[in-house]
Amino acid sequence: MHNNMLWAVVAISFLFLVWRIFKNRNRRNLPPGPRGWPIVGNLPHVAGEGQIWRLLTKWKYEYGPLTYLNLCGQDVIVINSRPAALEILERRSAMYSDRPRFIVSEYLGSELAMPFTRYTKAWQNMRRATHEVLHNQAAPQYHPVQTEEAIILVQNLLFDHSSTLREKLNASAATMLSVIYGRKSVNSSFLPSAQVGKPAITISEAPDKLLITSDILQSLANIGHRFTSSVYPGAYLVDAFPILEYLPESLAKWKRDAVRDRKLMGEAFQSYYEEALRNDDNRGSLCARLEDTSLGSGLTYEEKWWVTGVVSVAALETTSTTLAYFIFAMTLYPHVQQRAHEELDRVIGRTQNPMFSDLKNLPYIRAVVKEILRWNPPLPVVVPRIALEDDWYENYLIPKGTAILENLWGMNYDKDVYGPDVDEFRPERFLLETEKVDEYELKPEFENEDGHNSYGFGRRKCVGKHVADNALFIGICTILWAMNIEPVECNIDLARNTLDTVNPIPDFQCKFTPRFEGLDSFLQQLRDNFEYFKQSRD
Ligand code: HEM
Repeated sequence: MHNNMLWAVVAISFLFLVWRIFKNRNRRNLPPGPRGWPIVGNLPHVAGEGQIWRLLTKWKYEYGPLTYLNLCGQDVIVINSRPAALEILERRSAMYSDRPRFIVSEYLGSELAMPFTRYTKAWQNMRRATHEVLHNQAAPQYHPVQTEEAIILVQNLLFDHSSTLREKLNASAATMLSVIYGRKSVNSSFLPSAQVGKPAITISEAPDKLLITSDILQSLANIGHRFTSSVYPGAYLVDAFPILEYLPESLAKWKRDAVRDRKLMGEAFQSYYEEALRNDDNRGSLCARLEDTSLGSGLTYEEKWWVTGVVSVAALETTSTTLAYFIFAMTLYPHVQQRAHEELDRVIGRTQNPMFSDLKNLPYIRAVVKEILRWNPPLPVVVPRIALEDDWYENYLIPKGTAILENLWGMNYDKDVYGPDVDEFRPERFLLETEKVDEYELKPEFENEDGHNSYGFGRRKCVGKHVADNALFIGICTILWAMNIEPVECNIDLARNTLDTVNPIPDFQCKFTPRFEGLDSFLQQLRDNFEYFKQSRD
């Protein structure tokens, strides 16, 4: 019985392929791209290719702003340049805000997981609710908690030897969790202190079975990877041959795993949400606001716990990966660290800690934040969009149904924009030359512009970007103010293989030493008086 079904599926898959290939004939004016194989097209080029963004960027220099790929008959167009992304994804966003159907991701629950959701009413409601608490004007309300978290991070980096660097960075990036779930929930019940010392699971070690543990941070990171690796080009045969979806679960391991993992994720998100509602006496958390106010109107109960869970996932690893790359950059570029130290000594001194009100006076640090997001974006490529209509860009056809892949890495490494030294970490590219030695000025065009492409484009652009920028600014500033960072082990393979859309953190070791006497007691004093931040210069 199973054999007959298998043969039927193979036969239908073949017919489906022939139809797709036939459909592709006679279509001229597609953008250029590498020549594909018969039937499977460019699938062999990309399947199993770790860090696909490096390959896409190599192609960018051969084919230009758009590269055409054919993955088993599925049209894919890679956007490699910022002007093309602005024109297609921003100016024509109504046509390019939907995501293609990824079958495994759908079984995992993508219709509830905001970054992966189709362009539906449910997505609109989720976007509205999250925008409301994360937009530009809303973001400063988190300054106090972000400043406190930066102090805690610095204290942990310098004086806590019981946990790994990754655990410390994750714990710090969890600031958003206290906003989403409320500080009491985050501190008292399911959060990390109890887990300190437990080794982090890296991508390569990630278990087959999605692991949800009592450590919420680790669980959220695992959930993130489960989704991001499910949409990696070529990850699952069923996405190339959709007919395979109809195989019964007994013949389709991917389906059994996805159904099981969706249930695990849903249960975890629901328990975090309900725990937060029980613990949040002040009703200030996002969970409480979704329950108590009009913010949650339009969202079902299930959508509320998924949106809070998924925004936590989206916030966590992106921010901690960026901080890890920042520390890594400091080990490689000591002169950048030295310039940053000089700026901090001049503007802040050593008797007070950095605050958000110092931002305007710290152009060099602001340039470091921009450069770190340019140099190693946590998401070098993002979940694709889909073209809802036939369209044209310059003289190229973008056929309806094409998957559009944003190569953010390729845009950040554009030599025409950033100069020939794109591989170098050089904050000065965002700064003006000034008369005064050691004093810097941000180029005016970057006062309000990111200067990189790492938050994406159009209606699906990162909804947490303002909060992320703030967390990175105060985190980076406080780390640099407090410590020297030196390399210990620097034998690094930056192009390490990964079949994931998240940029893997290099395996490096470094040493942190305090920059001035008495720092430990100063930090402790600040911690003891955290109330201070609430009435501070912010
Ligand atoms: C360094 C930090 C971060 C980076 C580089 C980053 C980058 C991105 C990118 C590239 C996308 C996809 C955009 C697209 O499809 O064009 C995205 C989506 C998203 N991000 Fe972020 N992100 C960061 C931090 C955060 C934070 C802190 C939050 C929440 C507080 C967040 C929440 C989200 C959500 C919910 C989406 C899905 C948006 C949608 O589909 O409508 N991100 N982010």
